[in-house]
Amino acid sequence: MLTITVPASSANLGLGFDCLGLALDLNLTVTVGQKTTQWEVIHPFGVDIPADRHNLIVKTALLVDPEIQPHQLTVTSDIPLARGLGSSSSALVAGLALGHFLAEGKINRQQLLGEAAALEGHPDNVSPTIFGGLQLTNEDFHDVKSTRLPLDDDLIAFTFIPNYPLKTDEARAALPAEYGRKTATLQAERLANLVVAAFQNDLTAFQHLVEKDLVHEPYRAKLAPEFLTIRKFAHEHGLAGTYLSGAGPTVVSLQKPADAKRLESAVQALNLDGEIKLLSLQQSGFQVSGHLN
Ligand SMILES: Nc1ncnc2c1ncn2[C@@H]1O[C@H](COP(=O)(O)OP(=O)(O)OP(=O)(O)O)[C@@H](O)[C@H]1O
Ligand SMILES: N[C@@H](CCO)C(=O)O
Repeated sequence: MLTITVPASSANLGLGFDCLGLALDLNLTVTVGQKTTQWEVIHPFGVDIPADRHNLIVKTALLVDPEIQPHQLTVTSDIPLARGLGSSSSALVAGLALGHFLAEGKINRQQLLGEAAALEGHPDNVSPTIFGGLQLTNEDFHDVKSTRLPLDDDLIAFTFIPNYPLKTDEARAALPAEYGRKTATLQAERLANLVVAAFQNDLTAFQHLVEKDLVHEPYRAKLAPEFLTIRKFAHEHGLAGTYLSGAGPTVVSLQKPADAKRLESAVQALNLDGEIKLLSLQQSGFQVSGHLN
């Protein structure tokens, strides 16, 4: 059986709105079963998510080649939907990988990046999903390029996943249409320094700068009230590095393992409505294993 395994991703890291993203060790898997007359998708997401050719994974595969033969797909996932962990990008990348594999028997990651970025509308989730690690990606859909930024392998993501969804469209609608010169210049200066901190392996500067976004977090904080509660609480424990993951509502704090554990114990005591996970960073992007029946 052919299995496509695709990681979750956490976009923005504060300052890198629509251009920075990090792959995390939660996975969507798509196992390709027998050929069928109609597409059948066995998945765990409930009745709101289609189980036929209208399923996002199948629809995306059919964009590669509308003539590919229907198969039975079995989908499993520990990536929660609409929580800011890139579920839609993981599904798009799985669909494109499936489409190329069924149509051509091979997959080109660079080609997939351009296609997935154009479909998603911004490249920050799809890029780490395809290549793994921390990726800085440009917005030119005719020539999408992604660069891996070094990040301490030892870091883990303290992750708080609230018990309510927040659709990306809704969280984008909360943002201003335009920004002033002061905001633009400060954001550019800070993002440049965040990239330098990554290359210099300066974790203290990196964690400090992650919290300096002016473009989206100030407007989205009201949609995900746990975000500022957790950031403030982390500061009381001497920890920086906390940001709103993607469009929210998930909150991520990048920490050394001992500090992540400390934050986990402290946040557990707050009894917030949601789930805490300590996640490793995923370094290799999506994987394809096995073969077609
Ligand atoms: N495996 C999947 N199969 C089918 N549809 C999916 C799958 N994963 C995500 N989706 C669709 O994508 C929607 C979520 O997309 P949305 O962009 O709002 O959030 P997200 O990708 O989880 O978070 P973010 O983009 O902020 O990181 C789901 O409600 C569902 O319609
Ligand atoms: N950069 C995107 C990520 C969510 O898909 C946003 O913040 O809206």
